[in-house]
Amino acid sequence: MPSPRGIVVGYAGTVFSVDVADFAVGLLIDVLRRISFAHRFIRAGLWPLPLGSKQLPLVLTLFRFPFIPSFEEQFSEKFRALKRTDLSEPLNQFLTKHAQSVRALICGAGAPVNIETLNHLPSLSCVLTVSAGLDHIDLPECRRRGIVVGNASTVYSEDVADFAVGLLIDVLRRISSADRFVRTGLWPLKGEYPLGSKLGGKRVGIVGLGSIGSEVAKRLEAFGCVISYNSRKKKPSVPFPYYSNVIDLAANSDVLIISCELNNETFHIINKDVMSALGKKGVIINVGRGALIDEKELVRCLVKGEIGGAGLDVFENEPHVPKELFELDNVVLAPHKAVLTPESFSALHELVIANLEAFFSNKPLVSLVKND
Ligand SMILES: O=C(O)C(=O)CO
Repeated sequence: MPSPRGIVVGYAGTVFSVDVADFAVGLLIDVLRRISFAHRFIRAGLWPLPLGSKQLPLVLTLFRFPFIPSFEEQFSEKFRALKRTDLSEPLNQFLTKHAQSVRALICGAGAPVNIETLNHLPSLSCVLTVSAGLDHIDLPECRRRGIVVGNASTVYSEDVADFAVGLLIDVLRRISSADRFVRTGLWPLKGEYPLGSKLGGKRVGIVGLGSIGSEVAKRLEAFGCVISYNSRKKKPSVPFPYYSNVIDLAANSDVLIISCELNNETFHIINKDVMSALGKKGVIINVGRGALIDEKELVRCLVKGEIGGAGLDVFENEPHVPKELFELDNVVLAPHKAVLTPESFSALHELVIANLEAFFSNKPLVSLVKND
């Protein structure tokens, strides 16, 4: 139609019609036949499924979770594990390729779930760690993204407490060192072996009276030790003396047992001042995390004889242990194994399955970590 000013207008006419119609039909077919969905399904590595397997929820296992055969069997009846078997493939590349649809992951101490990892897991809603400790998980970021977190709760507490007591008796009574004395043939040559020190009657200060610390207290009370403790807050139902300050606790203890969680407040909670308050005969047992102790200072104090001994299951830079400690007979070392027994493992496995079942049926996790 000519405009009042006589300007003629041209337009695209029907040149787009076919393409727009094609697109509309494409959209319709896509919606009806779920083609984009199928494409995402294949890209996420969900096809083909192993022969005969059902469409089970996919669970990413981010560290080499030591599945025992009975657990593997139970797990694979209910879930499919996505494991990174080729460790030469960078983690982020693996996650981008295979884990875009993953809603739940299992991790452990030593496999950090940090913001970078989370950025590569857009569908993630549940993090389960096989550890009691949570220092490898970015909890605020999980909270921000609405990701629920579950941990090992108390499944290890008794075993860790046994191990802490074992380390303490070993250091005080020099059991590992006596073993070396016998094995290296020194007994017939040197005769006498130095006396150890009695456990009963020792004043034991427990740093962190949570579930592990309480189990330690129960055991050491039975040995006749005198217990006191430090924790964030005084526990009204606990009969032991409370020290709000670790230096005061150390000054009133022969032994410090470290069983608190590692976080910004407890990093290097056992420092030079605590060690000098503990004194020349004082013994430190650490079954928490290496970074709870200023390790350089600990080594210095042990080498100089400024504290009496140490039993250590955890270290600041695992699996690297300061070599100076290898030479010291008043130090007992273990490779972060206080938690592990076949019994605690099977309790853990049950808990992991129960948590996954709860998560995939929209119920609260059995060992939900309070994260607010
Ligand atoms: O449970 C924990 O926190 C552990 O250290 C296990 O490795």
